[in-house]
Amino acid sequence: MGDAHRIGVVGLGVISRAYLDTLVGRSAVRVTAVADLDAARSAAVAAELPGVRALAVEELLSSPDVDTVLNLTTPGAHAAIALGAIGHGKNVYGEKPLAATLADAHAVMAAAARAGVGVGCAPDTVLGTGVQTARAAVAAGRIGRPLFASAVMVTPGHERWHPHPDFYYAEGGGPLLDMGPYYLASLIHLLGPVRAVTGASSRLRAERVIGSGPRTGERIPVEVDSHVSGVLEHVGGTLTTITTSFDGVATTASPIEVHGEAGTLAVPDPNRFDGDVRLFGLGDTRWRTLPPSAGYVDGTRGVGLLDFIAADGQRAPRANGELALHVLETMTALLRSSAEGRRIELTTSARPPAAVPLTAAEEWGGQAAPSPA
Ligand SMILES: NC(=O)C1=CN([C@@H]2O[C@H](COP(=O)(O)OP(=O)(O)OC[C@H]3O[C@@H](n4cnc5c(N)ncnc54)[C@H](OP(=O)(O)O)[C@@H]3O)[C@@H](O)[C@H]2O)C=CC1
Ligand SMILES: O=C1CO[C@H](CO)[C@@H](O)[C@@H]1O
Repeated sequence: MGDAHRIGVVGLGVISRAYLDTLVGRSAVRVTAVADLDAARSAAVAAELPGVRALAVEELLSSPDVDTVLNLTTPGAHAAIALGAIGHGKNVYGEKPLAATLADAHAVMAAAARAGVGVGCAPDTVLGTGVQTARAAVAAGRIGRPLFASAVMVTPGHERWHPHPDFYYAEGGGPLLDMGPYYLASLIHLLGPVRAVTGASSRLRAERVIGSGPRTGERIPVEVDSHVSGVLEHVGGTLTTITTSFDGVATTASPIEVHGEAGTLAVPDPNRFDGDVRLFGLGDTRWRTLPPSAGYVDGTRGVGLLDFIAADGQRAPRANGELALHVLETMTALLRSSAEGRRIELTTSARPPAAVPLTAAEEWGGQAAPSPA
């Protein structure tokens, strides 16, 4: 590889730390600039990182020293930052969701296509061994034709994670918009795109008490749905049930379970990069653990960005904008279905997102796929 790929980071909150830990010190990439609404925050981050400049947001978006903008702002700002970066001919890789609304997400993708730049979007846990091993097993026919699947993701006290009001999604759909992308991106990788959905949501709590941080103890009204459930119909006919909720007592992420004609696969924690996969096949008397693929287990956030840079416009990155757009279409349809009380067919997905598998060499370290242990 030639010169290091230059990255400008916009949005220096909680998750930026994990990204900077992944990026700093790698030869293939170089963080050249950081920016935040809070100039003191960007100055403090830049002061810790030799060679990194603190810039105003607009300066960073137009800086000749930036090839790709890493967009770690709050969801309501995602589209504006992405459009700003694209307007200056930069690639953009951002945190989920791709945008706060489907219309904004389409605008981002259309602008990128016109400008000839790339769009990547988290979650990048789809690159972890859990999802990749399961995807390879499904593709290899280990469970036969997939029939149905399930996934649940719960977090209590959402305000503990995100005191920022932008995360309350006043229009509704909070837990789905916040956590849905993890499961949906994984499920689409495993089972293909979604053609129709049926959704339901409820708002059972009137207020919450902030559990940590500077606003601890403050009572705030709930402005989001407490939980959102739904049934997804994948193009191949597989049905998936999902639930996302802010109303659990414990933070839990259920396994993704995929039941096929010839077996059941469980991905115990698809939101971990190093999760393993269990298989119960026809004739088996116990669960077996599949050897993990040797995929992109870097163990932390940012591997999707590294893959995006490695793809270099020559192939679709695994955490790509089309996949994120389809995830947002699916979430938007679930919320509309819930509001309108009817099944919704997705009409805007002109083509399936590119769920690009790792190559055999990446998955299995260049060897033939191993049998279950
Ligand atoms: N926290 C988590 O556990 C995870 C978060 N994510 C995702 O990462 C993204 C960021 O989340 P998180 O780090 O928690 O959020 P934070 O609220 O901690 O940080 C967001 C930062 O972006 C800044 N910001 C907001 N709008 C702009 C703008 N227009 N220009 C420049 N900076 C801006 C905020 O400034 P200010 O505070 O002044 O508004 C803040 O410093 C979200 O998309 C979220 O979904 C993903 C995985 C985990
Ligand atoms: O992405 C994230 C990680 O999970 C949290 C919930 O457990 C989310 O709130 C957060 O946005």
